[in-house]
Amino acid sequence: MTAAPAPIAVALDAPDLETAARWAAQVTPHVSTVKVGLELYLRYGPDVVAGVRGSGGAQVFLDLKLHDIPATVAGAARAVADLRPAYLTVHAAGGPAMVRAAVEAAPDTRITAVTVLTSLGDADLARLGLAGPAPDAVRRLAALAVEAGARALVCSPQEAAAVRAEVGPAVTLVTPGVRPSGAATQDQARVATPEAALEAGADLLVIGRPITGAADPGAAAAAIAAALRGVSANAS
Ligand SMILES: O=c1ccn([C@@H]2O[C@H](COP(=O)(O)O)[C@@H](O)[C@H]2O)c(=O)[nH]1
Repeated sequence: MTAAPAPIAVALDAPDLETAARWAAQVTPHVSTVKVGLELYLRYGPDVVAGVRGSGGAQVFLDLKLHDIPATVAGAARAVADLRPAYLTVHAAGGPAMVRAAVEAAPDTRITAVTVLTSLGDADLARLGLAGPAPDAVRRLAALAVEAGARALVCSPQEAAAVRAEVGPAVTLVTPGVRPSGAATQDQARVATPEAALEAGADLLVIGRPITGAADPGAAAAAIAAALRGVSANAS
């Protein structure tokens, strides 16, 4: 029997569409979702979505992190809604009116509000003049975004349990900043292992370089998916 795809969005942060499509084909037997970010979308535009969607049936997560005045964000969300991404990111810090504008412009897409980027630590927040520590800022932005209609949130696995307590069970929690035990954190500041992210209540784990940087991305995705199945089995 084939195992169900794991709740992982593989970040296809590739320099070209051929590489991204190859990674997508390698990982989609094992994961539910592939994520297109700014690098690919700015280079190739809407064509990239069909290029990575392939025939594998994975959901596409469009990580454009929209952040502008409400009318501009509404227009941008409308512009990509026809691509039918399962998720589209906006920055929660754009404010409730901006988040609501995206929600209304793309009703069939899960508008996903990024709280505090996982590359930022408490010292960064202080320098930026944002009231921290990070878990407080994340919870504040999460509550505002959900009030404005966001159905999904991006936070680090370190805040997932607190955010879940704040927003309840109906909101999808998406966590980048995931690193298998012993893997380099690279530019991520607030990290946890895949198993810890799932145990903390994350619904979808965003994982890029630990999978795409492996010699065999398909095998790396399969190994993490198997580890997550172990967590689910222990929990039930
Ligand atoms: O707060 C955020 C929001 C988005 N991301 C994106 O997730 C992936 C993470 O990739 P790794 O290689 O696993 O670090 C990347 O596409 C980011 O743009 C994030 O990291 N943090």
